[in-house]
Amino acid sequence: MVHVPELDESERDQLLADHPEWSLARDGKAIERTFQFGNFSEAWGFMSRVALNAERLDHHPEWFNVYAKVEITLTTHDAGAHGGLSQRDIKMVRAIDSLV
Ligand SMILES: C[C@H](O)[C@H](O)[C@H]1CNC2=NC(N)=NC(=O)C2=N1
Repeated sequence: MVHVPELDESERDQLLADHPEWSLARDGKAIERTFQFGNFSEAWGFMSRVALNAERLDHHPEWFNVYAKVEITLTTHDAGAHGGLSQRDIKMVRAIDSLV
């Protein structure tokens, strides 16, 4: 397991400024966003596109879906002592936001 550098405070602030729909979770070790679609089919289509990006970037979401709602949490297991935010999360946030 290769250790991944954790974002510093200014990089974290920049990430939130660039993606205001996302908010920090887990004491700043993760970032999350809720997506609301019109129906389950739209939500599942979105999840399929996220899944393809997750494989491409080798960075996978923790997520929760109920009908048209999708909640996504991103963190890097190999960053920090017990997980944290890294450049991998920034790339994935960008990829996800480009889908909606
Ligand atoms: C072995 C594999 O590359 C790693 O376990 C990857 C896979 N997907 C991942 N996804 C996320 N969200 N965080 C990780 O640290 C992570 N690590």
